[in-house]
Amino acid sequence: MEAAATLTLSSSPAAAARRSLARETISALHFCRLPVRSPRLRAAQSPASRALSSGWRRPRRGSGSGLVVRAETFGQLTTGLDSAWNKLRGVDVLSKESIAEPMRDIRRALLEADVSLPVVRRFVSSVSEKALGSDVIRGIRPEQQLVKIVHDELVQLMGGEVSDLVFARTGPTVILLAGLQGVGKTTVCAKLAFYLKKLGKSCMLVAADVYRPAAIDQLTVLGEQVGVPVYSEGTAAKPAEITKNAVEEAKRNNIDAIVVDTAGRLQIDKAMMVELKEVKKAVNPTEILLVVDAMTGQEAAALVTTFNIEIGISGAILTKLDGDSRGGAALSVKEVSGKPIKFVGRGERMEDLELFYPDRMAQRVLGMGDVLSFVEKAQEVVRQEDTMELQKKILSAKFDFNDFLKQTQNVAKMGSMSRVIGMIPGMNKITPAQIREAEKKLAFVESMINAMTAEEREKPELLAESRERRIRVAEESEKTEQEVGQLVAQLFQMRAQMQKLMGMMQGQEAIAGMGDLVDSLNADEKAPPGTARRRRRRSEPPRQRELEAVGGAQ
Ligand SMILES: Nc1nc2c(ncn2[C@@H]2O[C@H](COP(=O)(O)OP(=O)(O)OP(=O)(O)O)[C@@H](O)[C@H]2O)c(=O)[nH]1
Repeated sequence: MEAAATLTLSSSPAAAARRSLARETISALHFCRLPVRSPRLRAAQSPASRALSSGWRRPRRGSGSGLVVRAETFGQLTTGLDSAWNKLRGVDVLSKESIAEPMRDIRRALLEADVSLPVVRRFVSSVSEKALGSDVIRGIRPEQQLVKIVHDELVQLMGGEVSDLVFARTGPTVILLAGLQGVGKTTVCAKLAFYLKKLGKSCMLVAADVYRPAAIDQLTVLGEQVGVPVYSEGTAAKPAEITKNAVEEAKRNNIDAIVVDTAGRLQIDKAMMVELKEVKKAVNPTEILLVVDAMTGQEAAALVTTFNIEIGISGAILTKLDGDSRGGAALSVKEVSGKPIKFVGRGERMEDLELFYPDRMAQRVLGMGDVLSFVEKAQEVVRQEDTMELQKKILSAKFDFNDFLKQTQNVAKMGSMSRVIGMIPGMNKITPAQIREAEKKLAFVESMINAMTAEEREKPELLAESRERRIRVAEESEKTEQEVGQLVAQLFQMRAQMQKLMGMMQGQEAIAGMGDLVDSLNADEKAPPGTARRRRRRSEPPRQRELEAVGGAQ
């Protein structure tokens, strides 16, 4: 059963975002000519995929759609775990003997990911215990059983539930940020303000790093960028005093939350701790969050422990997860320090701070990707009205080059091409070279579209009908007439495919998710020579036939 990969058609924003995401990825991939593979094929290959998409796993609330994707991070850890499942192939039951080698692989994979030794020991012992105590379940292979156990243990290891921000019942919520130099504290201040604004809360940033005038300037610039006020008293006042005054200012202006940026030091020193304690005493913050760099691995977990013992913190923010290929910090912080990771930073842009979901992270570690986070991103960048407008255009076969440009821009807003592609079902085998190739192809296509007049973009028929126009676009974009012709033909093919997909979406209450979208896209590409063309001739308007004459359908 592929229940986990089912998208339900509804009018909710999430469903609209999913549909729009499907269209965007499909159009971008179509133009890039990237090999799209069905997630169902993958599911047939990987025990991890099978275990989590077999229906045996009941997706919990907020735990994601369960679509199978290989994310770009934690490659080595994921591969290490994969080798553990592979050792169980051909084994009938989980026994002390049969799990010995897989458990060694799991242990090695975690240690190589820089998870601290005591955590690894506890984890391996707990997984072994559960594996040996688990019943034989008909239809579930031992390797799938082990994946499920490891998944659940990973979720527990990282705290189980998402740990959201706590807000003050009365008065402004005070969020105090601490951390060593360069971990991304100042950037996190602005990202948090951006996050709070999205929640509909008014926010103010407080410059309490009095040792580096440049830090105050940086915060001021970031505050302007996010559109929130920055409270500063320069470098002469003491951080505790500044913060206390900032709270008063926030009260006067009915501001919901303030985020306090404190000084970072190269290592933990006494003065830093004393200063933080003074701020804590002065304003009794609602949240004290330690910002740590994911790339420092288990050291990050040790830092959280030390700060918690010294100051008493409420949680951690893990930055630079996008640059961390090991995953040790994410896996160790909660278990080592007892404090949850509340947010993760996954890039330098303001929108790259996300709540930390242990179950989504566990899926990433297991190579399952994180479609839900991706859908949320899509929701943020794709306006609901645009989605409806686009839907109308697709249904009436009016999808044009302007829509195409808008969609590629939307995909770009979600992050780098590699990140976007890493989260698309079935795209896990795409190499960096192919991604670079795809980026080049998009730039290639965009240059032709940019050379079109507004009218041509809106009515591609004009280009189909006029050789002169195609030659002009070719000359202006420094491409050949044949390339322009192919692009126009592709747009008409896309119109037909999108109409077909939208028809599927509208005609059924629930459709198989990306799998079916991708399959249906591939169906035309993989059809034996001649058959796809014949099908089109029967079902598509005469315009399509004209276009095939323009520059070749493929
Ligand atoms: N890739 C990536 N870069 C990040 C992330 N968070 C912060 N950065 C970058 O890290 C660098 C340091 O960030 P800052 O915010 O200045 O660090 P800080 O902790 O305030 O530094 P001090 O003020 O010196 O203590 C900047 O270039 C940020 O853009 C992240 O999640 N991912």
